[in-house]
Amino acid sequence: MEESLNKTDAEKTLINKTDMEETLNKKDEEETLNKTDTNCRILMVGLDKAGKTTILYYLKNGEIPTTIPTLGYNDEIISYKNRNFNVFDIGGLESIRALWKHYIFDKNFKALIYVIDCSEPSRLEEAKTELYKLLENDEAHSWPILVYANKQDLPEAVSPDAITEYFDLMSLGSRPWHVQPTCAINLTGVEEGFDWLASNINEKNIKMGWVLSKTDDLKKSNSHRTLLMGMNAESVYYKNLPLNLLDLSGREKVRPLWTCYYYSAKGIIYVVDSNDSSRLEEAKDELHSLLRFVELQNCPVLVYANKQDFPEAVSPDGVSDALDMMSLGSRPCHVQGSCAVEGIGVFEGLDWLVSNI
Ligand SMILES: Nc1nc2c(ncn2[C@@H]2O[C@H](COP(=O)(O)OP(=O)(O)OP(=O)(O)O)[C@@H](O)[C@H]2O)c(=O)[nH]1
Ligand SMILES: [Mg+2]
Repeated sequence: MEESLNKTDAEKTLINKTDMEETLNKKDEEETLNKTDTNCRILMVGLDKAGKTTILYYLKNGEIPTTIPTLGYNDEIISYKNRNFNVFDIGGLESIRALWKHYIFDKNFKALIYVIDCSEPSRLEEAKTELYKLLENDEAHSWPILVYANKQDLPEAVSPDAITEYFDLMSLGSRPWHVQPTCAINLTGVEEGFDWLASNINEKNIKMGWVLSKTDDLKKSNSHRTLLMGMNAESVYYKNLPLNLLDLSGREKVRPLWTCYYYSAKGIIYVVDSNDSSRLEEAKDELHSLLRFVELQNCPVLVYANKQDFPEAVSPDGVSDALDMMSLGSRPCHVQGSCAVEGIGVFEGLDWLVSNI
């Protein structure tokens, strides 16, 4: 995922274009920045059924939720002792654990919560392996780690001391870590753990502060989330419409991540390199498999037939044919020729999208 944080030329241009910057409500951002205390992203992972979602919603609402397995992630702003924390609870099922690592490369994450189901000693080895897989990434080296030794109410639960030993936490050296015994369903220990974490997170999250609170404001104001193809998230105003643009990398190994963002998307921007006709078939297959997801069924699709400045570029009509856009039936679709490095066509495309969301 680290590579995917590098924006493509087209995406850079889309975000950096002067016109677009003018549409950003800078004043609003500055005001939000001033109002924001401390915001910070925290990654919460652990094997499936460990109790992550229970903990998240207990922290958020003060009540024990009824949960189902998390197939993507839940993210919530937790206001705790006058500070805001954005906690990401990522599903722990084996099939989606590959997602965990992706968040490590997001510089806005500052800490890790690792939840362990202590009532299942037979799964401790698996939990340990997954934890160390995550920690081998340099990006996470400075993070404080809060381990929730959960389900202490169950008779077979392994003790927090045994967890410390089993997980070889002493080997983590000078990095701050803490093992907190919890029983999430009885509201025991969760807040104490969070207390520890809050006092061990470094405070340099100011930029993050406004991004988060803006996103939160956008949510409150019925914002529209638009799916772009890395993981750069920017909130922008375009023609008075707040857009939360998620720029997801197209690299093959991270494409499975796209699914995590479908649930809240209101539109799709699909960027095609028109100058690489040899990959249009692949682009078509990915687009059509994307559009099969029920969460996206009402989303209009804007295709940027990009790199039109190259003499050999396939025309927008040609791209439309190559992607078999006709087969998409009544769904609003539009193929927009663009040359993102020169800013040509980008805003025309957005115009279309905004009027179709
Ligand atoms: N007995 C007991 N049950 C718990 C505790 N914490 C969570 N549970 C239960 O464990 C089950 C799984 O909890 P979740 O919060 O959904 O687990 P999760 O870690 O989010 O699981 P995934 O989303 O699959 O990764 C639920 O039935 C919870 O009620 C606890 O401390 N004690
Ligand atoms: Mg869950």
